[in-house]
Amino acid sequence: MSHEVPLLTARALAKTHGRTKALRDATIELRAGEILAVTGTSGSGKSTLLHCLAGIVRPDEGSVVYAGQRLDQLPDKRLSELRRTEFGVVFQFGQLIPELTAIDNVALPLLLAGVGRAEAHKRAGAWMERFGVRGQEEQRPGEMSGGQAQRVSMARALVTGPKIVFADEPTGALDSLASEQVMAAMVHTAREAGIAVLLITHDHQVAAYADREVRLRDGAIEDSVDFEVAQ
Ligand SMILES: Nc1ncnc2c1ncn2[C@@H]1O[C@H](COP(=O)(O)OP(=O)(O)OP(=O)(O)O)[C@@H](O)[C@H]1O
Repeated sequence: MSHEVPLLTARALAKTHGRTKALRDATIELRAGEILAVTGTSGSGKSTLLHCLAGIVRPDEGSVVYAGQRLDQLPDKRLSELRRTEFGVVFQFGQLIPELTAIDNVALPLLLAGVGRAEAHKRAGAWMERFGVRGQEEQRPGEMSGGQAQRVSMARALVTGPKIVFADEPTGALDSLASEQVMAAMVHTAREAGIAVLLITHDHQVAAYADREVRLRDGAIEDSVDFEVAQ
């Protein structure tokens, strides 16, 4: 499959936290529908890069262009609207709302967007099915395994039909079997839906699920590898 169209392009990003230069001159491109892994040692700037690309923080220098718009220059209101509609985010610990059932967690972004409850639950149920957690609808996050909770988080990230999912160490808290199952579900579903995934990981087995890997070192892109094997 070819993924030639750039969807998100960041050039020469720099970001300093206090006295730490988390990013310096980081240039990266995410193509439509591609699964891109960003790897690097702890502290190399992976999360900071994801936050800049997803419009969660603004870089000090450089540009982030998504679908022809400068994200780094968008007013806050436009930026949060765009994040809500175009981007999905998954973190290491799913960050599900503990008081809500799984189906309510998944349906929440739709409810917040004004979709009626019955329709929101119908769509949420379909995404739970795709992630293999149908049957867990009424469980609360504390009653699920880590792998199930991450699948629910992914269903929640995809329920609004984003163009890009940003996943920051989505399997970081899972054992290797659960990690493989969650990655396989994520990659399969993203490919089927044509969604691009920017996947942060320090685990090379997890990175191997991607089409391409870029390595960060001291806040800059060190290396880029294209995986030839189609998955
Ligand atoms: N909010 C912050 N305040 C101060 N320093 C920060 C902040 N966020 C990140 N840093 C520092 O910036 C550098 C890059 O951090 P970042 O979290 O982006 O790296 P990472 O590659 O994601 O690391 P890890 O794999 O450990 O999560 C580190 O030295 C970190 O300590």
